[in-house]
Amino acid sequence: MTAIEVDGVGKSYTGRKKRTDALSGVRLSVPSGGFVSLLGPSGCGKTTLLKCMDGLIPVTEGEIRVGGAPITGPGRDRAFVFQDFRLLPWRTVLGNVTFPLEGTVSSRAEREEIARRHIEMVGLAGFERHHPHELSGGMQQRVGIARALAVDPDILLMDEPFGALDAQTRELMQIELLRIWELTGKTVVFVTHSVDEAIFLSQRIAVFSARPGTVAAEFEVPFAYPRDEHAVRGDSRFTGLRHDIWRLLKGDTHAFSE
Ligand SMILES: Nc1ncnc2c1ncn2[C@@H]1O[C@H](COP(=O)(O)OP(=O)(O)OP(=O)(O)O)[C@@H](O)[C@H]1O
Repeated sequence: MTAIEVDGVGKSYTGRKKRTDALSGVRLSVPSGGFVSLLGPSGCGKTTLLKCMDGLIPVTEGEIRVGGAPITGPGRDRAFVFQDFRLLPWRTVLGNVTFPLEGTVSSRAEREEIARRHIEMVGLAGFERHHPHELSGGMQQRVGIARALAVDPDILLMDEPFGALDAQTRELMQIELLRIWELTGKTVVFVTHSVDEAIFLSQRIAVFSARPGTVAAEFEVPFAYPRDEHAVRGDSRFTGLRHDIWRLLKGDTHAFSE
């Protein structure tokens, strides 16, 4: 089943003096329970597309359908994970994860029970009473992921979620994310600048051309899950895929991390 269908989407930002065409003619299909990454040069509209999928901003052309129905705005079937975490600094870990439940779950005890379950799922049991400033970047992003999962969305929209983390933490978080994805069966759309990260995590990679962004090519990743990082990186198919993606990107940009 298809979770998200991006059908001929264009998006322009119109300012008082300037118009920016961010996306043009984007077609993309994300299967239910799938893990698809979006790769492309800086400014090609990856974040714009993710925001359109979330319904935070409207498309200018075409249509995005979720579960077959056109998107009209944000919905509880989708949750966004930000690069800069966006936690509420005055709230504890528990308070941050219960926050999105406040509009829908009236019982405080029930909200806390749901939040605790997700805090445990992301490996932060015991840190419920900590505030964000007492946590490392990786731990803060675990809270961001727990907060997104707490509303039980079908789809996680992740915008360079590990971009602000150091290399070692980033690798740990990639492994954690795959574990959580396999456990929960969520559909994930993942924006990244890293070719290696996209290959390690995804089933499929959509590579975008420069602005106005459109899908230049899609690559299937041949590795079965659960994935072992060393085995994947040491596989000749990894090197071949990496080479093919880089070759496509080099025409557009040198802004990708190795
Ligand atoms: N609110 C906005 N108003 C006007 N222009 C915008 C707005 N948001 C994004 N843009 C422009 O749209 C284009 C696409 O931006 P977007 O952030 O979606 O790209 P991106 O591929 O996610 O970039 P990066 O990889 O650097 O994060 C850019 O030229 C950007 O300047």
